[in-house]
Amino acid sequence: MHVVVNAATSADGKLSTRRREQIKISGADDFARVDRVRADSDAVLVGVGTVLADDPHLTVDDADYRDERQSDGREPHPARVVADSRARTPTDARILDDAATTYVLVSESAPADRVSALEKTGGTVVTAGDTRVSFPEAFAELEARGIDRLMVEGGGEVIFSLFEDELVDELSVYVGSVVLGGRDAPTLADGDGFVESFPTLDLRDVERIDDGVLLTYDVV
Ligand SMILES: NC(=O)C1=CN([C@@H]2O[C@H](COP(=O)(O)OP(=O)(O)OC[C@H]3O[C@@H](n4cnc5c(N)ncnc54)[C@H](O)[C@@H]3O)[C@@H](O)[C@H]2O)C=CC1
Ligand SMILES: Nc1nc(O)c(N)c(N[C@@H]2O[C@H](COP(=O)(O)O)[C@@H](O)[C@H]2O)n1
Repeated sequence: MHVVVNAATSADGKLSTRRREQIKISGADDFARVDRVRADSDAVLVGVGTVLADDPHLTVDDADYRDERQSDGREPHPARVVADSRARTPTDARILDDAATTYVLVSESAPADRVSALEKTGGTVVTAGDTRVSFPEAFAELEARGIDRLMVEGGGEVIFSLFEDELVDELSVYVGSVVLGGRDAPTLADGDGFVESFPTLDLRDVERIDDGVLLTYDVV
């Protein structure tokens, strides 16, 4: 599976403010680029922290891209995936509507009543890992279901875990011209942090978009 991480940060590396509310860092041209990356993907993944904070829909906005996908024999939207160890996704979350297939990755520790509530709303539950979602295991299952190209939109906890598991192939960071600050504000890669064996990136491209900069890296 080819895994592409895409996120927008402030100039000081934050994904959002200390209140963890959704904040627009990208401008119109960058959101249009993100829509293209979604349209080119088989699935788009976020963590449940992002679902609880942003209630994202994760669908393709541009009708031409949806038509293009359908003329290639694909669904109009990529599948949506939420990493949700304890099945905390609200049943009325936008990610669970019937616009696209939604996979909910849970761990063995997820309460059975929450799992069945998510299944009743139409979510396809994939169990991988004891107390936390095991991405290597879950991704093998997604691959078996035809997901070869996965876009990851965040947040910081999930992005860190994917680097830790050495599952990231490409990283695109849009750096907006704003400072958010806050020691508790989420950053691009949170988790426990690395103290050695840091992931190494190969800078492939630098592009000015809107009033910010898009940095595109291959993971070495
Ligand atoms: N600017 C941007 O591009 C984006 C910003 N955000 C912001 O990021 C914040 C949310 O990020 P986070 O709080 O870091 O949450 P997150 O979206 O990374 O979700 C973390 C949760 O995922 C679950 N999870 C399951 N398996 C896991 C694993 N193996 N490793 C790590 N987590 C796992 C856990 O329940 C964990 O609490 C919000 O403020 C949101 O607005 C989110 C996405 C993109
Ligand atoms: N690329 C990008 N730029 C920003 O400024 C952002 N705030 C985000 N956030 C991500 O976009 C998701 C919203 O998706 P929908 O529009 O609801 O489909 C949000 O959940 C973050 O993953 N991204």
